[in-house]
This record gives sequence, C-alpha cells and structure tokens, in this order.
Amino acid sequence: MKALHFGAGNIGRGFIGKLLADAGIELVFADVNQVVLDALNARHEYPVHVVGEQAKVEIVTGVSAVNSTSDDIVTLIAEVDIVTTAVGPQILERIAGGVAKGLAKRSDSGNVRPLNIIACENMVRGTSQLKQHVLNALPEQYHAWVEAHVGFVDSAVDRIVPPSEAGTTDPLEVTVETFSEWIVDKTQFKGELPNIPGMELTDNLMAFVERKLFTLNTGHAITAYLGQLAGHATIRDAILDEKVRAVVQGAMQESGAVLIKRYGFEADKHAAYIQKILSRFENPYLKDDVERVGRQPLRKLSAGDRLIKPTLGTLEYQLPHDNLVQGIAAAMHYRSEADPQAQELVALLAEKGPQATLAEISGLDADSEVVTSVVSAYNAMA
Ligand SMILES: NC(=O)C1=CN([C@@H]2O[C@H](COP(=O)(O)OP(=O)(O)OC[C@H]3O[C@@H](n4cnc5c(N)ncnc54)[C@H](O)[C@@H]3O)[C@@H](O)[C@H]2O)C=CC1
Ligand SMILES: O=P(O)(O)OC[C@H]1O[C@](O)(CO)[C@@H](O)[C@@H]1O
Repeated sequence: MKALHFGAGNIGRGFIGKLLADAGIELVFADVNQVVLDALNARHEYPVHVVGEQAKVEIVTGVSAVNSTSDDIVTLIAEVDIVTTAVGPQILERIAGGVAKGLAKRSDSGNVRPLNIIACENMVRGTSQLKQHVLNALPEQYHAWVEAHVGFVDSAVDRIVPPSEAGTTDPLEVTVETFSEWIVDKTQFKGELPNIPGMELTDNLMAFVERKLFTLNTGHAITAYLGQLAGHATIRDAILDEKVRAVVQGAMQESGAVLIKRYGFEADKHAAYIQKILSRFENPYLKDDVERVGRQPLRKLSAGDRLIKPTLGTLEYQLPHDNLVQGIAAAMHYRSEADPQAQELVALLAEKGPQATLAEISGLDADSEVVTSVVSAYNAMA
C-alpha cells in the first residue's frame, strides 16, 4: 500500500504520517518547506519524541518527500491508495488543483483501484470541503469516475503536537503527547476498509467531530486567550491559573450540555472526558505556547468553529453560555505580531469597534443579546 500525505508539519510528522508509516505503508510527504523536504529525502527517517511519564523516542522510517507544487503530486495521486492531509483548513483549496490533476491522470491511465482521501484538519467535515474544491477544479467529464472510484472520507483528529522545543537543530524532530485519537467515517470509503492501527472507524462521525472540536478545541482556545490576557506564556501555566481554569471548565461544560442534548452522550462520561482534557492541558512534558494555540483568531471566531458554534447550540437549546461569552471576548483580545489574522482583527476592531467586528467575523446578529454580552465582557477585560 502506498500513501501521499500533504503537510509534513507537526500533525503530519507527529501523528498521521507516523501512523501510516508504522502500519507498513510506503509514505511520501508533500510539503512546500524546502528545508523539511530536503531533510526527509536525505535521511528517509525522523525521530518522534513521545512525552509522558514514560518518555520514548520512536523513529519513523522509510519516508520520502516531494514538493507539493510540483508535478510529482499528479504522478503520485495517479498511483497511491490513500491520500491524507494536515495542512491547515485554509490550505485545502490550494492543494485541490494538484489533486484534481492527479485524479484526471489516474482516470486517463485506467487505474480503477479504489483511492481514499482523508483530510485531517481541525474542522467539521474537512474532507467534504476538500472534495468540493477538487470538483471545482476538475473537468466535468471526470466527475462520475471520481464518484465511482474515489472515497472522500471525513475524520476527527486529536493529538496535541506543539512545535519542537526551541533549541533543537533538527528540522524533522517532533514532540507529541501520549494521547491520540484519529476517527474516520467508515461509510465514506471506497473498496476494503484499511487496517491502520490507531485509525478508528465509525458510522457516527459527526458526534465524534463535534465532541472533539467543541470540547478539546473550545477549551484549548479559551485557555490560550484568557491565558494570554493574564500574562501566561504557556497553556500549562494558563490552565494552572484558577481563574482561567474555572472559565475554561465552565465553557467546556456549557458546550458539553449542547453535545449531550444533540448526540445523547452520557453526562458522567462527558464530564470525565472534560477532566481528561484538563489534565492534557496541564501536561508538564509539553511546552505549548498560548500564541500557537490561539493562532488564526478569525477562523476560530467564525460561525462553524469552536467558540461560536457551541454558543449557537446554547441558544438553540436555551442553555447557559456565560463562560463561552468570556472566551469569545478574550479571543477578540488575542494579539500576535506573527499572525496575519491577529493583525486583521486589530485593524477591524480599530475601524469598526467590537460589536460590528464580532458580527462580521462570526455571522452573529450585531443587535443580539449574545453579542451585547460579549461586548460588555470585552470592554471589561480591556
Ligand atoms: N498541531 C496540533 O496539535 C494539531 C493540529 N491539527 C490540525 O492539523 C492541521 C495541521 O496543523 P499543524 O501540523 O499543527 O500545522 P503545521 O504548521 O505544523 O503543519 C502544516 C504543514 O503544512 C505545510 N504546507 C503549507 N502549505 C502547503 C501546501 N500548499 N502543500 C503542502 N503542504 C503545505 C507547511 O509547510 C507545514 O509543514 C491543522 O488543520 C490543525 O488544525 C489537528 C489536531 C492537532
Ligand atoms: O489551532 P488549530 O489549527 O485549530 O490546531 C491546533 C489545535 O488542535 C489541537 O492540536 C488539538 O487537537 C490543539 O493543539 C490546538 O488547539
């Protein structure tokens, strides 16, 4: 079996690429970072530091790499069995053109072996969105062939993988927590279901996607935003701050109440899931900066993402959302010199003020009670 994985970054090397390679699948990474590409092709292996009480270094072997903007992608897509991505939601549209050309070549060459494509991004049904971009870039004559031979499989991906420790000189080294969860929608595969240890199959993906994105990621983002406001540099320091922790836990519980209503999760199991997440944020072996976890605040404040979507759920079911409101207000205070979305947020706030800015980014009604509450909290935090 052969796989092409777009994005040799933290999740690519530290999680999805590792699982594929560990399963004995011949793995080629596609990326645009020349330093990483050269190192992968020179060494064909890299170290993964799995940190926890029993730390270990695992070596991923037998890998190679191609530039994602080259025609190598087209050739590979015509022949591989599985394509995965971990590039970031905003990059999916950019890689779709190459994927479309590869699918056309695959069809022209008469390769009718099933191909499955799985986007592993922090978004709801990211692969379905990638599929739409690919179909937009693919001549109509290939659409029926793609429907018949290519599975676009949605997934939920959970492992905290910050950039490697400052000070390492190895561009391939990656540090990961022990916990990991990769859940894929088994109803969307073409051909036989793959047997990849660490990949879980489900026919109820939406529940898992929302459980992960609107608990772990909701809590993580709010820890980052409140943590930065309180002057903490790392997620661990932030979550050990009792004031931050109370809001983070409260927000995950508010979001959880929506998930319990929507998907029928058992309340005590969901409470345990939240406690496990809090302990993951406290992980003393990971140095995870609040700036990384808060990255791209416009994406995180958009209608379908980890802050607004749970809040909309609380409105739907008439449930409390005071802590989520605090989290949204804190997100509007996120600052990062290195993050273009943080700069855009600052510019929007300066031009329009918090009420119109939040309405524009989130799609919430500017005159709604929830926007009024966020603006009060935002002003109080200032
Ligand atoms: N790091 C984490 O803890 C987790 C991240 N995720 C998700 O995984 C995705 C990737 O995140 P990270 O690995 O943290 O980011 P990252 O920034 O470490 O890796 C992204 C990689 O994509 C590459 N890339 C950019 N443009 C590309 C293109 N056109 N073609 C191919 N490669 C391209 C970058 O050079 C980089 O190596 C995101 O959607 C994120 O939300 C999900 C769960 C955990
Ligand atoms: O910020 P993004 O791009 O959504 O992805 C990183 C997030 O996903 C996570 O890896 C959780 O799976 C966290 O580390 C972080 O909150």
